[in-house]
Amino acid sequence: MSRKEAVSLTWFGSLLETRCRLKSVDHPVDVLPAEDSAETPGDSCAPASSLLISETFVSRQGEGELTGTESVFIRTSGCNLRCWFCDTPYASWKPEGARLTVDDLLQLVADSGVKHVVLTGGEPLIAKGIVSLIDQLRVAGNHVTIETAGTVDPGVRCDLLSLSPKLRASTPDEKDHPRWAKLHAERRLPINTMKQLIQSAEATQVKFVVDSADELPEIDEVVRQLEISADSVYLMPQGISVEQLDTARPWLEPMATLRGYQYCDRMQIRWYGNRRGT
Ligand SMILES: C[S@@+](CC[C@H](N)C(=O)[O-])C[C@H]1O[C@@H](n2cnc3c(N)ncnc32)[C@H](O)[C@@H]1O
Ligand SMILES: Nc1nc2[nH]cc(C(=O)O)c2c(=O)[nH]1
Ligand code: SF4
Ligand SMILES: [Mg+2]
Repeated sequence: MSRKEAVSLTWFGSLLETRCRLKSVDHPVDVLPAEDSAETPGDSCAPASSLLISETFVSRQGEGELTGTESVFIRTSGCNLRCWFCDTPYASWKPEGARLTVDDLLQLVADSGVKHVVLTGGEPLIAKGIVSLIDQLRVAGNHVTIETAGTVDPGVRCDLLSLSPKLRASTPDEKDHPRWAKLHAERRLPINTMKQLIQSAEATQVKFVVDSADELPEIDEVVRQLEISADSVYLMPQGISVEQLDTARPWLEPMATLRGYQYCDRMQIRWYGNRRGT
């Protein structure tokens, strides 16, 4: 671990500790049990300017056009979708974390000394205070990437919109999760909202998670409806192990190339394994 990583993680750790000590006074801590129905749990009793954060860390961007760029990651907790394959269930299916203010997060980024910031989740665009956080990060000279499923637009502007529209096959099992299956299907693909997000961003990449070749016609249709150029489209294998990535590449990469799309690996899994905080 680099010095910067150690500083950032220590900072977050000590903040969590402080917040936990404060719990018995008047600041609730959201280290939460399973809340199957929660989008952003604890919102009703939280200070207006705080965000529920599951983790922050310094790492290299593992996906898309900035792959390899050292970045500070801020992962908000809570999501309005429930993809069956979600690789961060601790920020979606069972959202957990601590409440940090916009000022806490600005300080954390400044202390890291890293100028690329990645806001991810969960779904960062449903987090209260996210627009103010992003605006202030950019005024301070940071490059801000937003990793989002693009289902809502809170009026945000960023340097790189990393949009990952969710396909039909991402819907959770109807029998096990009837409420979320319905909500997921209703919410996952608002094309006009996505177009608005694209228009407001300095640059956009569109990353589709692909689990099977059957999904390619649906991807082509979404690309057509979003009116984006093929070279901004990335096909990324569904998977959280090197074995899954290696199995997908031989069939998925040629499909991307054929369409003028790019193939997208998930380098963080190759570099660090599927571990939190990387
Ligand atoms: C955890 S999501 C958080 C941001 C936002 N909710 C979204 O889905 O774009 C971050 C990125 O991981 C991708 N992702 C999540 N689970 C995955 C999996 N099992 N395989 C491949 N990519 C995955 C998402 O599509 C997205 O590009
Ligand atoms: N290294 C690294 N790169 C990433 N790119 C997108 C990520 C995400 O979870 O949104 C991610 C992540 O969690 N780690
Ligand atoms: S939208 Fe993103 S965070 Fe939410 S469940 Fe799907 S992959 Fe996970
Ligand atoms: Mg990830």
